[in-house]
Amino acid sequence: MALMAGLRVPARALLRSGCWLRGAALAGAEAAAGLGAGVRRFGSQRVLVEPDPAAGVAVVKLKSPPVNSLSLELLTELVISLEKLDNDKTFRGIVLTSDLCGVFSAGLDLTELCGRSPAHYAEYWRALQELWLRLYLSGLVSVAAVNGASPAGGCLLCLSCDYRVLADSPSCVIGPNETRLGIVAPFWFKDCMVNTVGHRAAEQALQLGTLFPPAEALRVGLVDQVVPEDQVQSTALAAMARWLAIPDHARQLTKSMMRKPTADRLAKHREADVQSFVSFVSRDSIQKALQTYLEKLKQKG
Ligand SMILES: CCCCCCCCC/C=C/C(=O)SCCNC(=O)CCNC(=O)[C@H](O)C(C)(C)COP(=O)(O)OP(=O)(O)OC[C@H]1O[C@@H](n2cnc3c(N)ncnc32)[C@H](O)[C@@H]1OP(=O)(O)O
Repeated sequence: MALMAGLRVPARALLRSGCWLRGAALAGAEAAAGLGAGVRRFGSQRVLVEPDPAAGVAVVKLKSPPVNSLSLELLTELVISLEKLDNDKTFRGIVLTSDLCGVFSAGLDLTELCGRSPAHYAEYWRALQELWLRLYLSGLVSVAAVNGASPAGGCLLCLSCDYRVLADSPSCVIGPNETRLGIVAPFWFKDCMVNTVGHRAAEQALQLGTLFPPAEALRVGLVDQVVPEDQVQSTALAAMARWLAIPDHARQLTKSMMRKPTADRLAKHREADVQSFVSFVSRDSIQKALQTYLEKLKQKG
């Protein structure tokens, strides 16, 4: 089971993830055959990049079983992949999706938030900030192909892209459920919600910790399209073609004009934001709430 080496997940979770195993087999076959004319996948253990240089697009797949929770390792690997693609003139756009079955991303990895040191919490929060700033301000067109559940941090990953396509399946819920865990979304998450769905809808969703099913997510404007599960990636690529029809320089300057004021609110106060998170998460009451939530999740599994 060389595939499982280094992963912090039980074998049963991997076995449950049938489509991940199928994906792994396919990855092997494609790597052996080469993708297209000498084009090969690249990436890392937890982030698979499928480049289409002719189209100028790369499909970036999260593959950190069982649920693509945002561990420090996944955050680091994703930032490195995005940086590489941002700096490579071959690419003008990315489609961000999941290589797992039924889950886009479970949001923050709760094991990173329980029983660790203040220094660890600080390192972890800095990595989250880094990923958000990189994705939110990326010069690349970013389309989220949301092929599974996307709570909390998973929702922010999607909101940081330029366009969102969600699979029409009851399990594909998306939204800011932080308050249900007894924690608070940071102001930069709140700002992204407000920018996407407006103040009133953001206020309600953030306070109530709403996870929207697909039709509701579309109605409120959290996602741009809802399509059958097997059409998520092709629809995302079709949307990408519309965005790539616009000259890069004009689109990028417009994106920056729209997003920089929001990003600057964090960029100018990063360390204060880190310290505020560390003191919040270190509280006994928050530690207890997170541990209880994590135990409930494990019992369910
Ligand atoms: C732009 C930058 C962003 C920047 C982001 C900045 C945002 C800051 C605020 C964000 C806060 C958060 O994200 S807080 C996190 C919120 N996330 C959640 O509430 C999601 C909780 N998870 C779920 O609801 C479900 O697991 C779901 C994702 C739907 C998948 O359901 P499934 O039935 O397929 O899987 P399960 O059986 O539940 O889970 C499989 C295993 O994964 C574990 N697991 C599940 N979620 C986990 C999690 N978040 N962290 C750790 N471990 C988790 C379970 O305990 C199980 O462990 P074993 O039993 O050992 O196998």
